[in-house]
Amino acid sequence: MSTQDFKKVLIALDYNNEDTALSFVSQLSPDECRLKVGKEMFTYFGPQFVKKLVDMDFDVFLDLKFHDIPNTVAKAVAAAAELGVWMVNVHASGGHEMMSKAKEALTVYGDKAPLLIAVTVLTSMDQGQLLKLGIEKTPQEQVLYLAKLAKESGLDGVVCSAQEAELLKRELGEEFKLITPGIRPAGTDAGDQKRIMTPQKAVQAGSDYLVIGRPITQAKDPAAALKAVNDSIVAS
Ligand SMILES: O=c1ccn([C@@H]2O[C@H](COP(=O)(O)O)[C@@H](O)[C@H]2O)c(=O)[nH]1
Repeated sequence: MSTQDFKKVLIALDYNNEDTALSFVSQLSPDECRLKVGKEMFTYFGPQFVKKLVDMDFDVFLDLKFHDIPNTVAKAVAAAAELGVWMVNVHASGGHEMMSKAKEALTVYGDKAPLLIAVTVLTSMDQGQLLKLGIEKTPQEQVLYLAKLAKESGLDGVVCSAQEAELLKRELGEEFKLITPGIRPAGTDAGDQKRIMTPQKAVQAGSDYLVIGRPITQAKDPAAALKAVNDSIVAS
């Protein structure tokens, strides 16, 4: 069993209390998972919180989903690189120029540059919600469209649901990374997620990294919930 199998799990640290988050993190090893900091914790606790996790040797995915004019996004991803994060993301719908300028801004960091990933269609969205935005494609078609744009713009991969993983691996190749939230172990609550899949099926479909929040962080025993997910992945 390789530690890389375990490091497929990115735990979404969505807490409103830093001590609660750090107490959970203190039960984890950087060999068994990576950590994701999103808008809630970053807005409460800022770059200092991210730095604490980086200094504890965790690979940190800074999930701030930048979406702005190219110059602003390029500077924001460079600021993320300064924090020493492992991965950072932008919205693919920001367009080719925004994504390619962001990638270019990271070249000065050489092999220390974080992976740059584009969000395609949020996993909380289904066909009905896309229609309300005036998008007539299916979620699969829209994800593929935006993922091709992200690849053409030089990005390292995309955030999509595991339901699109097989298609994207076939169309865009093995090297293009697929980061999949909307992961739900059997019997857990989907909550606001619409395009979901179990950890084991997601890995079989081609997901490189599984983003998991509430099924682990809200479990009675979060460390045991992570272990169960890791065991199910290794068994797949
Ligand atoms: O399309 C997306 C992009 C990001 N997310 C983030 O992932 C986690 C999922 O948490 P759960 O509790 O497992 O639902 C959360 O931080 C989202 O902001 C996403 O769900 N979908």
